[in-house]
Amino acid sequence: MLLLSPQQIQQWDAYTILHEPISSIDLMERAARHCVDWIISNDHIRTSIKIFCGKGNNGGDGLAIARLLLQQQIPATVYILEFGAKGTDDFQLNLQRLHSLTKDIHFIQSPDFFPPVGKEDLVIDALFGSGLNRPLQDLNAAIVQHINQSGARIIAIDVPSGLFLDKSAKGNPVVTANYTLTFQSLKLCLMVAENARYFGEVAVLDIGLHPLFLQETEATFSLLSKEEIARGIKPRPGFSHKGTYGHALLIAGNTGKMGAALLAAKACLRSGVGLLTVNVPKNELPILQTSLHEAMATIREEEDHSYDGYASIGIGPGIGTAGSSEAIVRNLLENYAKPVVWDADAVTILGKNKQWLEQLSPGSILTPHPKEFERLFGASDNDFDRLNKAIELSKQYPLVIVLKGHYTLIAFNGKGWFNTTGNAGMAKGGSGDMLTGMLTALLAQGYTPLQATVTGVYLHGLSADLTLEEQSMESMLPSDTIENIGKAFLFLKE
Ligand SMILES: NC(=O)C1=CN([C@@H]2O[C@H](COP(=O)(O)OP(=O)(O)OC[C@H]3O[C@@H](n4cnc5c(N)ncnc54)[C@H](OP(=O)(O)O)[C@@H]3O)[C@@H](O)[C@H]2O)[C@H](O)CC1
Ligand SMILES: [K+]
Repeated sequence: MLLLSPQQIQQWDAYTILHEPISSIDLMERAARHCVDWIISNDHIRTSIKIFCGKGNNGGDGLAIARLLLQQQIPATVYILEFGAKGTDDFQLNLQRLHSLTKDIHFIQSPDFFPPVGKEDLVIDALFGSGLNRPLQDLNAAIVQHINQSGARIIAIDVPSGLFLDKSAKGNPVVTANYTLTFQSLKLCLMVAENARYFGEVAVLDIGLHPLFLQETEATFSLLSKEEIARGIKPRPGFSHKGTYGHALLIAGNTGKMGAALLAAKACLRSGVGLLTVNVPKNELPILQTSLHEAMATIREEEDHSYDGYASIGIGPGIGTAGSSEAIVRNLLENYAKPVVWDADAVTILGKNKQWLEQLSPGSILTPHPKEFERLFGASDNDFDRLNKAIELSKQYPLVIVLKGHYTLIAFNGKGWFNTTGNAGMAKGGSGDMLTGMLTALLAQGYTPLQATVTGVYLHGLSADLTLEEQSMESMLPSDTIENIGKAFLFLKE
C-alpha cells in the first residue's frame, strides 16, 4: 500500500468518483457510514456526543456522521467553527440534510460560545483533515486546546485536526485523539513517533476508493504487505545442499557481550543459512561452542582475516567500539567486496570514521536506531526530516538503510518501505542482534540486499507477533522470538 500525499488523495477521490462511478456526496456518505458503524460496534457511544466541524469536507463528514447517529436515535450535537470560509459543496449539502432532522446545530464565532466539554463526553473531531495547509491559529487553535484539556474521549476523523499528512506539525496546536479513523490507507503522519500522542489507536476504514488508481500511481513511501513478502520467499528445492544456502560470517560478541553474538548466531541459523561461522575473541570461544552446536568459529585475535568464501558477513553485535574493533572494521572494508550487514557497535565505529561510509561495499545494509542514525548522518529537526534524510542518503549511497522504530523504515534507491509487523515487546536489548543474524542469513542465501532486508525486517516483527501467543509484551525475550522464526516462515506460506 502506498502512502499518498494530500494531492494524490484528492486525485484518488476524483478517480473513484469518475470510474466507479459515484457522486462525491455519496462517497462522503459512505465514509461517514463506516465511521458510525465503527463507533457503534466498538462501543464508543456516550450519552453526550459533541461533533466539532470545520467547513471543508472533513467537516462535511462530521455533519453526515451526526445525521446518521440521529437517524439511529443516538443524540449528537454539532458545533461548526466559523472562521470566515464558505463551506464546500458537500459540507453545505450535508448541512441542509442535517437541518431537516434537527435544529440543534451551533455556529461558533468566538471562544465565548465554546460548549463545556467533560470526561463524560464523546468528542468527534471533524475540524480539519487532509486539506490542512497551515498551522491552526486563533479560534481553531483555541477550540483544539479546549477539547484537549477536557478529558473527553476523542475520535478524530481521517487525521487529528492540526496534523499535516506528510510533514511535521511540531509545536503546532493538534487534537490529541484517543482514536483516529482514517480513510482507506495509512498516512505518513500516522507512522511517526512524534505524532503518536495525537493519533492514539488508528483504524483504517475501507471506504471503497478505486483500487486501480494505485496501479497508476507512484509514491516515495509504501507499506510492506504479507503477500509481497511471501511472494519473495525462495523455495528450497529437494536436491539442494548446505552449499546452496551460503556460508555466513558473523563478527560479533566480546567479553560480557557474548549474548549479542549468540542471539545473532541463533537467529541466523533459524533463517535458513547453509553454514555459519562466528568470529569471537579467543577467551569467549567456549561460550559459543557449548551453546550453539551448529555454528563454527574463528578467533578474533588471529591475524589472518580471510573473508574468501563467505557469501555474506554481518558485523557489530556486542563487538565494542575499542581500537581493536575499529581495526576489524577497517580490515573488512578493505578485504570484502560483497554486501555486509552493519549493526550496533560497527555502526558507531562508522559514525566516528565517516569517511569510511564511501568504502562500504554496494548493497551493504546499515541498521541504525535513531540515535545511531544521528551519529552517522547528523541530527534531524523532526521525524519527517529523518525519514526524508534516509531517502536522500539512499540515493547518494548504494546502500540499504534500515531506520529502526515502531514502523521500521527501509530506504533504498530513493524509495522507502515501512514495516507493518512487530510490537512493543521487541523494545529490549537483543532484538537488533537477532535482526542482524536474520539479514546476514538471507543475504547468504542469495536474496538481493533489498529483498533480504524487507524479508528479514518483516519476519523479525512477525516472529515477535507470533510470540505473543504464548508470552506477553513484558515477558517476551528475543530468545523466545528467535524460536518463532520458524512459525513466521510457515505463516507466510499459509
Ligand atoms: N478520499 C478520502 O479520503 C475522502 C475524504 N473525505 C474527507 O475530506 C477531507 C478533506 O477535505 P478538504 O475539504 O479537502 O479539506 P479539510 O476539510 O481538511 O479542510 C478544508 C479547508 O480548510 C482550509 N484550511 C486549511 N488549513 C487551515 C487552517 N489552518 N485554518 C483554517 N483553514 C484552513 C483550506 O482552505 P483554504 O482555502 O483556506 O486554504 C481547506 O481546503 C478528508 O480529510 C476526509 O475527511 C471525504 O469525505 C470522503 C473521501
Ligand atoms: K479531523
